[in-house]
Amino acid sequence: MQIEKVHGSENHFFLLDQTKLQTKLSDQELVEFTKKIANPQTGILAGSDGVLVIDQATHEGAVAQMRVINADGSEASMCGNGLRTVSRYLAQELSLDQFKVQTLNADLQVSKSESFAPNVPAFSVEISPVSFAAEKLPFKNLNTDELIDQAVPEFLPNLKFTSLAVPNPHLISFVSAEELASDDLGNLGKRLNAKNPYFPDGVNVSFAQILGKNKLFVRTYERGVGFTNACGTGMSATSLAFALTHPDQGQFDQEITVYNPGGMVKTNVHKTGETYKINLIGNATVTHHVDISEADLHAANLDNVTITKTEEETAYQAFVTQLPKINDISVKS
Ligand SMILES: N[C@@H](CCC[C@H](N)C(=O)O)C(=O)O
Repeated sequence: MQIEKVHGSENHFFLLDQTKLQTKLSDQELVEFTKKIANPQTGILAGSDGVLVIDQATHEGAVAQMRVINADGSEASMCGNGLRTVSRYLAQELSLDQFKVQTLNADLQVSKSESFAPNVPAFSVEISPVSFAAEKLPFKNLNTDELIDQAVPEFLPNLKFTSLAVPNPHLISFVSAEELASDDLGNLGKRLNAKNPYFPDGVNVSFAQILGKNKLFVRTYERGVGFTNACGTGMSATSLAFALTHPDQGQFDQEITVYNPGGMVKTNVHKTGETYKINLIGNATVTHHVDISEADLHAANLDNVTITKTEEETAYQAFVTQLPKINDISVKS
């Protein structure tokens, strides 16, 4: 059995296709396997932010199903960077360039995009459904049903916050470069992902620096993970918050360039009536193939794996080198 080590903007995952197994891993086995392989101490290849699990679709119209197990074993409803890598895997397996993937809350349209650079393949994925409703995040005890560009002194003084589900939960603030690099993001992210009165299920927290018209830098502290090089749903949610709260600089139906500690993606935010939809376009890179027996997968035993490196990370790094240097805060190699 072969699994892949993949990344979107250096947001690393292991990708496991359950349909290739004689016996699928149970949910408990998936949690144990993820906690082991994703942990930089007990895992391989410096760990990852989680495991992407491919399985048969149960919805008509979707070609497969993607589940997202965070590094701490919790399950997320969506992962934007992960969905691009899953899309690439499925595109190759099924010889398709566009199709739908079933995720926990929605069947999402994905398609192959023009490569970002030689040997840097890219995919476009739909990010939806979007909701600002407190009960969908969920958040509570903030005396409001929606949080859009509002001061919340309980979180941090002098900053304004926007919160939306896409459908995983995000909290966003537009900040200065100094604030983005300060300890505030990590401290707030830790606080809101421990037992707290506001976000009972935790929340992905992003600080964004506005670089110009349709241009952002986004840094994210992820639920179930901690600091990450990039969060696809976070950059998508931030792009929508940008267009809503800074309409002079962030535009609907225009390409938004989002730099992050691991590279760059492009987003496009759309509004039809009261419904929002986001497209996230970025690299889908396979760095390694990992051979592991089915028995070892079930037992979360990583002692006998065989690892084969691809050439794609070299190509990705060449792509990143020519991007503008904005903030030197990448978290993992
Ligand atoms: N890195 C992901 C988001 C993964 C899920 C997140 N940690 C959560 O619990 O919601 C992305 O690229 O969107």
